[in-house]
Amino acid sequence: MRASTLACVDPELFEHHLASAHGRGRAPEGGATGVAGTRLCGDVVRLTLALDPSGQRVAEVGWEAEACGATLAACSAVSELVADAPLLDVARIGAHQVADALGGLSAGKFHAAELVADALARALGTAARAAAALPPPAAPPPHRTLVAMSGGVDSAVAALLAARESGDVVAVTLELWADEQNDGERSCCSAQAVRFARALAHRMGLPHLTLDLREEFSAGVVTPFLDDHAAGLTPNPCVRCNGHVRLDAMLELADRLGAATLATGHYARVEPAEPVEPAAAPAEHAAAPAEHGPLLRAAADAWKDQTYMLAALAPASLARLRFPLGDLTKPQVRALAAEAELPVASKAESQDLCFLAGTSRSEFLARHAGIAQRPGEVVDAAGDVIGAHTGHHGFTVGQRRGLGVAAEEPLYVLRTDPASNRVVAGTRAQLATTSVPVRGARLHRDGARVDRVKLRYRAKPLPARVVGAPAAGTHRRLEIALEEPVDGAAPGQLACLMDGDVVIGWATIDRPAATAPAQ
Ligand SMILES: Nc1ncnc2c1ncn2[C@@H]1O[C@H](COP(=O)(O)OP(=O)(O)OP(=O)(O)O)[C@@H](O)[C@H]1O
Repeated sequence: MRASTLACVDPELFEHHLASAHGRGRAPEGGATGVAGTRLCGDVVRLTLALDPSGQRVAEVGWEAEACGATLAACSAVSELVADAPLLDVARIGAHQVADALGGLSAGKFHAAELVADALARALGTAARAAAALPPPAAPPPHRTLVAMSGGVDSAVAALLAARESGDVVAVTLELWADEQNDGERSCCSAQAVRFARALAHRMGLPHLTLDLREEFSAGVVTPFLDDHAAGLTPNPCVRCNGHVRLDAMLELADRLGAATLATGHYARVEPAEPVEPAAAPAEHAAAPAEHGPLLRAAADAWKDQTYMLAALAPASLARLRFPLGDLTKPQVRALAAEAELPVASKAESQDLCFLAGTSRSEFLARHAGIAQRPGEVVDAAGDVIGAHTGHHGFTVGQRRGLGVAAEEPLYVLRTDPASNRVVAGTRAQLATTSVPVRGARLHRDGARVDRVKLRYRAKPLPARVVGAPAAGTHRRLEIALEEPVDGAAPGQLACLMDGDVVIGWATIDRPAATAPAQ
């Protein structure tokens, strides 16, 4: 017996694939390539797959590999398996199906099936994404829902509920970030996380697609995050990610698959669109009219509510979104997962920004933007030096810890000045304000309706109004007047503008005019 056959359960089938190498050396023209493995780990697979002109079926497949016999045989088996298969059948193929196609693989060689399944999933996701430019299916399935699955308990239960409701669910996971320094196990957007989500979707009986959005995420989320830190602002990367990266790509894919709706595991609700109001006279300074459509409403579980993170979504996107968890509490979600015997029922919550997993913010800034320690002065409101710090980018307005200045009263960060690398500190009374300037405001309804504002993700909404009661539309600058003073508002953060528990607009907190650095 040859050494390679020890890896398999069906030596004959294994030998057949090893010898025939079905699809080897072919790279279908216009196809999408998925790569898995690295030379460093010994095995690299490049699998290329082309869809037919409808974008619904595999037309051709080919591969190249520098790998062990088990991996070469698995590539051949997969080539045979997916040739001429419908897109969503291929989306049901994971490592177990690859191993089955070879008649089984020993535990020691199962990695071959995982590697080839990874390459296949990458190729399939890229092909499906490219096909998003094609017209949607002529006869779209009536109740299809695309579900955004991160591999956590929330999106797994969202998929479960969507499947119970529509019976026709396709799962998608986004690969957003790869950083060798990261702890891939703890991140919801690494290659490991994608593989975990795929296995979970398959276990739930759902076809699964992977979209590689690493470039878009880097340009649209990580770069602005780094730039904002360098500019002394406190960014909201999750708002950007939800608003501009994740959902746009997933809605395009939903179109391609003929899915009318996209469900996610966010805790939020949708308030149906009101009847269209008669066109009002355009507001002074309003650059564009408001978009009509549904609005976001706070989730039933106030502690889990994620409307702040979703506030920048356009009403047109919201019209296609479903939040199956919006009326549930987290314990109810976990109970549903346990009842359905989902292996993620007690999986821990994701804690920090997904791309930081296992890395501190300061290490990340140093590694990716060269924003290293830069000693500077801590000054009081009068400009007198009262201490020292290691870089303004490590501070945010309202921060108390880490100032390292001994004083009679606790001191807080009042503002930071990136130009002079100074951090201005003062007492809580000096920090308190009832006026918050905002820029880039987008009001979906008249500003007079705003009666509450949320200034941080985990903060309570505060009674407030928008000065001048501006009309619906976009506004370069506005001022929010709070009923009670707040302990500072951090420039760069989102201000979520609410009418009761409905989000009717959003804006970015600005620096007070007198403290804005010269442009
Ligand atoms: N990488 C991803 N791919 C696809 N969908 C994602 C991804 N990351 C997040 N989502 C979607 O966005 C929702 C909210 O994401 P968030 O990062 O807040 O995760 P979460 O609250 O930890 O949820 P989960 O328990 O599902 O991981 C998820 O429930 C999921 O529907």
